[in-house]
Amino acid sequence: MAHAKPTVSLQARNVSKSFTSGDIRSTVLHDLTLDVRAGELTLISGPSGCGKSTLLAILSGLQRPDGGQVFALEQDLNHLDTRALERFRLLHTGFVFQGFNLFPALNALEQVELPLSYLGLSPAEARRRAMASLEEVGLGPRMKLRPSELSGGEKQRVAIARALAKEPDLLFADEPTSALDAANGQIVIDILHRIARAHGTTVLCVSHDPRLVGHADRVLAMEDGRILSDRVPSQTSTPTSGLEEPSA
Ligand SMILES: Nc1ncnc2c1ncn2[C@@H]1O[C@H](COP(=O)(O)OP(=O)(O)OP(=O)(O)O)[C@@H](O)[C@H]1O
Repeated sequence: MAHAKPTVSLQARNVSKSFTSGDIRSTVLHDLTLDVRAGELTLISGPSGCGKSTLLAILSGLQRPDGGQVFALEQDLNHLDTRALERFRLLHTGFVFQGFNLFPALNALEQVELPLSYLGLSPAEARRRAMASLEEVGLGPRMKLRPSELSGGEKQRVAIARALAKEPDLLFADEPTSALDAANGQIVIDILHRIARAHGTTVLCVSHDPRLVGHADRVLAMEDGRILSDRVPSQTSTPTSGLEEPSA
């Protein structure tokens, strides 16, 4: 079967970021250049503190880099003011975090419906989308349950359904399996993979969980704010390809 060339949906060009704590200034991202493609689950792996979450926050427009450029869906995020950036995130991005971030008083269906109201959808359309997303993550029969009645894996699936219902082009997941046991972690990563394939979504996941490596389409290994390797796990390790080259 012929495959169309994958679209590059996220680009970092010579991105750098430092933080100051007291008198100490530490560089967390060093002149980092990277392309991420649509329709793939890309995993950024690496030890704690190497800069994974900072990179995800910059690529998703949650944080601004000190230097360099980020293009998301061909928009230069540096050119968007705070309001435009918020709107960009509302329209095009979904987020999944380690801690689920669910409201204790809402059932699964209400959790997923809530953010859809900010998109201006009618209540009927919001309900339709929320139900479809919950079905897609296998929670159709449990959509009336509250977080206290759901397992950790199910809570994370609600969080994924909430992100998915927005139909985002870009889905960012920060340590989505860290709080889960092996079986539930596996289910979550399979769902993220399926979303990338089925919807053509760009799924960018950061994790130091080595169990995820074999399930990603592509694995970028990070250390000390740099990307050390870029490989496709099902194939033999390939050298970094053009990662550190400046933009054309
Ligand atoms: N807002 C901030 N202010 C000061 N330092 C920060 C800030 N955010 C991150 N850092 C520092 O930047 C470094 C990288 O943090 P980051 O969270 O990106 O790493 P990580 O690879 O995601 O780690 P983990 O796997 O533990 O989540 C750490 O040393 C962290 O303490």
